[in-house]
Amino acid sequence: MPMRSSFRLVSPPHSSGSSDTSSSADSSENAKNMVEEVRSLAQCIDIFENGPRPLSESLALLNDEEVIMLAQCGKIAAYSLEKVLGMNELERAVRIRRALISRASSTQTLEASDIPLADYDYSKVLGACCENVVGYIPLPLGIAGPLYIDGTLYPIPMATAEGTLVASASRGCKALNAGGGVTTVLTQDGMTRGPAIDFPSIVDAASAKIWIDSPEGYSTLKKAFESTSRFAKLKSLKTAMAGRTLYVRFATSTGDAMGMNMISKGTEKALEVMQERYPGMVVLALSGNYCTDKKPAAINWIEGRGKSVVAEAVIPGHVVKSVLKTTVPALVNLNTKKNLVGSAMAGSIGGFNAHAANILTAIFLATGQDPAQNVESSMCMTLMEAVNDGEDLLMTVSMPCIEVGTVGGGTVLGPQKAVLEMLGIKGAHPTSPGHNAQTLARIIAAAVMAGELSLLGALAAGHLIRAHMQHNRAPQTVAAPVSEKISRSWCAEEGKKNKLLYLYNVTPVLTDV
Ligand SMILES: CC(C)(COP(=O)([O-])OP(=O)([O-])OC[C@H]1O[C@@H](n2cnc3c(N)ncnc32)[C@H](O)[C@@H]1OP(=O)([O-])[O-])[C@@H](O)C(=O)NCCC(=O)NCCSC(=O)C[C@@](C)(O)CC(=O)[O-]
Ligand SMILES: NC(=O)C1=CN([C@@H]2O[C@H](COP(=O)(O)OP(=O)(O)OC[C@H]3O[C@@H](n4cnc5c(N)ncnc54)[C@H](OP(=O)(O)O)[C@@H]3O)[C@@H](O)[C@H]2O)C=CC1
Repeated sequence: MPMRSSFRLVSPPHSSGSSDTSSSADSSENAKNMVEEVRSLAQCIDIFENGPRPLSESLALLNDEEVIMLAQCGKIAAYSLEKVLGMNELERAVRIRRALISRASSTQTLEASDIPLADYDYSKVLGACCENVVGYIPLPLGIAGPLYIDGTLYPIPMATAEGTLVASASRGCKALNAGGGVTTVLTQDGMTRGPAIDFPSIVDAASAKIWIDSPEGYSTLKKAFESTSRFAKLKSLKTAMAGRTLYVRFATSTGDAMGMNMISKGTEKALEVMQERYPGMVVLALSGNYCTDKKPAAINWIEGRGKSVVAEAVIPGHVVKSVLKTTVPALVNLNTKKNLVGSAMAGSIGGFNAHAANILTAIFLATGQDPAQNVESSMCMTLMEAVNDGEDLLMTVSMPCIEVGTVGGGTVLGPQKAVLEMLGIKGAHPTSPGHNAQTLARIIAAAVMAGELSLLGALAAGHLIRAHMQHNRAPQTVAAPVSEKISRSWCAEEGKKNKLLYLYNVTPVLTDV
């Protein structure tokens, strides 16, 4: 059957109130169109429901408007368009979904919006990254540095909409490189999941706790946990009771994956095995917030989560002066009073830094990490001290919870995978599972150090807002004046008082009064 020509949707009957002959001709024309449309709708439904061929082939016979009509009358769920249209029609599914959402909403249309639709590989999204897709959101990607980290020169990829950030990190890289670059140590690698388990009584809960803490309990749960993955290796179990509720914090290495799906799968299996021994237990939730995922928590700051990294560098005093436009004593004093005392006065947990989250989140977005995990991943303590007879600056950043992966999650998306490839850490490490993800964590800690150094320098020198006015508020981005019509009428009114009006003191508006 040939592709149908363009197709008008079933439109509601026109309730024309006028009585003249032209309107009666219109209404008979409309009636004729409606009959035609209803017949076509019936035909489309017949193709859809009884086509002699696979559904995707039947739908290939229909044009977009006909598929939209089928969806509008409930024959196709908008979220399942990719499934019914087939893997070769993914962009078409997104296009049709945009139309459906536009026509069903009274707000702006999606069909002709600036949200990009084309030139995107939706096959990497399906079943992995996002549902009910209507396009994608591009972000500027800047490169700071490069930065010497453990003897290797890395470009620092930052996806951000905060002007100044890349410039600032670049300046920090320049200062760090001048002192020989950054050294990092990785002290722990363990993703965590902490289910909540109810027991009939505290006696039962305590008995389970003692068993889990015993060698027998640990090995039993470890065996079950590790049976679910080639890479998950259980490293520790930490238990805590709150009344008759027991919390168990599983910690595991996860190869090059960030590991949340992996650890959740392993934990579920371990709890199944535990249930056989304690039939009275009730697993309230796989996540009992004892993990702690995507929420601020002291347990992460103290115990670590994901990769725990400390970075160190020495910046010569003359570089502090020439590049950061301040002095070593000023930086050391400011870091103490701001990042330590200031944060302590604010009751911070893990926020003993200036803007670790800025740098970390920009790199997370560029490399396909889970951006919500910036909450705990950005926990950081920045320390500075004067060394070499007070001449030079020794700086460290300590980040116990950098949760990153180079396989899985958003790392499967083309652009993000390409950024990891630029860093030489795309996908799974060929010989040492986990090495790529650990390298990414080291790069992030070193880049955070660069950002800390530059921002503190700017704050010490009183350059912060000057920098943001220059890089963060370019004239073309200033809020546009009200529309021409209003401004002209406003000017016409106001113009009687004087000849020259400044609208938002950006553009002189000459009136003709
Ligand atoms: C903006 C600068 C770098 C100027 O710093 P400067 O020293 O005046 O700049 P410069 O022209 O002397 O350049 C020095 C170096 O900066 C870099 N640089 C300089 N310009 C660029 C550029 N356009 N693109 C890329 N890199 C640039 C570049 O490395 C350059 O070296 P060069 O290549 O010339 O040899 C400095 O003033 C600065 O770093 N300011 C701090 C800005 C910042 O870090 N903002 C963070 C966001 S604020 C915030 O969100 C956090 C906050 C403040 O709320 C957290 C808190 O509570 O503390
Ligand atoms: N489930 C949850 O509660 C949460 C999920 N997430 C989401 O989870 C996703 C990340 O889950 P994650 O488990 O990291 O990734 P995936 O769910 O993608 O699992 C990683 C997969 O890659 C395989 N793999 C192949 N090579 C390696 C290697 N070298 N190292 C590690 N794994 C390898 C693993 O094998 P194998 O099958 O043998 O393990 C596994 O199948 C993100 O999208 C994140 O947003 C985030 C927070 C919570």
